[in-house]
Amino acid sequence: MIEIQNVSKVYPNGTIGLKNINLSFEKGEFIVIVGRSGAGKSTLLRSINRLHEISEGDIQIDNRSITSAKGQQLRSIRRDVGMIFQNFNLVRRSTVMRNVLSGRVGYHSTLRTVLNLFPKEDQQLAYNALQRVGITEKAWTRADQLSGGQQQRVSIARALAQEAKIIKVHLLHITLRRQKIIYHGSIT
Ligand SMILES: Nc1ncnc2c1ncn2[C@@H]1O[C@H](COP(=O)(O)OP(=O)(O)OP(=O)(O)O)[C@@H](O)[C@H]1O
Repeated sequence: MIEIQNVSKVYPNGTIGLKNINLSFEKGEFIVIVGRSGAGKSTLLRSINRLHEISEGDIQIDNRSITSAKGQQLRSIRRDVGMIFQNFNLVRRSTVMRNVLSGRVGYHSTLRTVLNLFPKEDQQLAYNALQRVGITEKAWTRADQLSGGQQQRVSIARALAQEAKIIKVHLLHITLRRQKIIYHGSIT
């Protein structure tokens, strides 16, 4: 049984990941957590395995508090929690903008990219791509501060900014469809 009591998580940059969550899952239950991108689903899952510290509250797994567990006890609780992660091959420490631009100019191609100085035309193109996937507000956020779905949208924007050839467009459509993102407009 997993019990989540009054759990909140505030990230170091001030973003609220979870706000006063109370949930309880019985053994054998099959649970689906649904929410808009950035709602806090992964934050909740990372909290359950204590992959980060929560800011408030307590999480118990089979009546053992993972929040206060240490050493061997923590390892033993963690063994009972399996997880699968999303990975979208972004450069984690770089901004969203820089990641998208890397699709266009090649990540290490010029001194300009190292200094974060990009031609205006490329920046506009990257911005347009971010607009098409609805994530312009995160343009200057580091990739490792995004949710999984947000990272996925950045990787889609990167492919869009690359002005992908037809074969990539095909793959992109499959990705979009699988993730139920409705895409309007032509890519090429
Ligand atoms: N390391 C981090 N630092 C700062 N903010 C973060 C960090 N990780 C996630 N966030 C922010 O916390 C919020 C919740 O993110 P979370 O990853 O839990 O969302 P999610 O519901 O799993 O989204 P998705 O469906 O897009 O994967 C988002 O606003 C996200 O930008």
